[in-house]
Amino acid sequence: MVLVRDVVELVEVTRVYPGGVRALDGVSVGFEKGTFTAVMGPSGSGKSTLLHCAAGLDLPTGGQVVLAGQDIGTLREPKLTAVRRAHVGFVFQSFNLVDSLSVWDNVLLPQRLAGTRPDQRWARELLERVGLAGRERARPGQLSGGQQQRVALARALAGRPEVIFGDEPTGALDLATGRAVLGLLRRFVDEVGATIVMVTHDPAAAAWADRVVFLADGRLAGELRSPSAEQVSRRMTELTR
Ligand SMILES: Nc1ncnc2c1ncn2[C@@H]1O[C@H](COP(=O)(O)OP(=O)(O)OP(=O)(O)O)[C@@H](O)[C@H]1O
Repeated sequence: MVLVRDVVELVEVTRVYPGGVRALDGVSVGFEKGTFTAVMGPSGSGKSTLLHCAAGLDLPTGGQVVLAGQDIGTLREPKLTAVRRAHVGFVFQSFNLVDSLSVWDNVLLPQRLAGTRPDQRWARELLERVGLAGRERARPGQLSGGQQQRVALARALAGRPEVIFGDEPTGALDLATGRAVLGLLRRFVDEVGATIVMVTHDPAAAAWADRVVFLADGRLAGELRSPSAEQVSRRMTELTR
């Protein structure tokens, strides 16, 4: 028997915002270790809310989020932050690097904040893998957008998190640069067993994933395995009709 392990599992998750918007409405979905998942859906379908709840940046108003074996819905600050720092990496559309710190210090920052000893050998290997060996002393402002996102990727992986969440990680990049970043995400899944969950609007980006999960009106609206960009586009057209 093959033992499948979800590193993040949402069970009947509901998120009602103050004012009554039901952004998520009973969503149950798991993300398996060593896989790359894209989350897609029309604007307002709940993608960011799902990502934020799964990552412990927001708490559901109903249901459970199990991250690294813990029901994080029962945690409060500062424990929630501690769990997030220990188990989750992030890559954002806007890179979110600290401009006053070097590339090297940016990569090690999450571990320093978490109070764990940074694994410098791993950090060096990551910078090599993303093609930035030798740029450790540069400041983010001296790098291109694609290079900055590659630093953010190394930073997300440096603490060997259980899962990396990406919020439109290629949204601010041109086509070729975005493709290079997606290729790196794919390789980190295939070569080092990373688990990645990425929200995107771009069917071509989603096609790099093993699985695309669709949302519509805060509910799951099916999924595709090993999809082509065309299949993803077709499904999106159906959902927005
Ligand atoms: N802080 C908030 N307070 C109230 N309503 C919110 C809040 N954040 C999001 N919403 C609402 O919840 C619903 C889902 O929003 P969410 O941002 O998760 O969707 P999305 O699929 O990520 O959208 P987009 O593709 O446009 O980024 C929308 O109706 C949105 O207006």
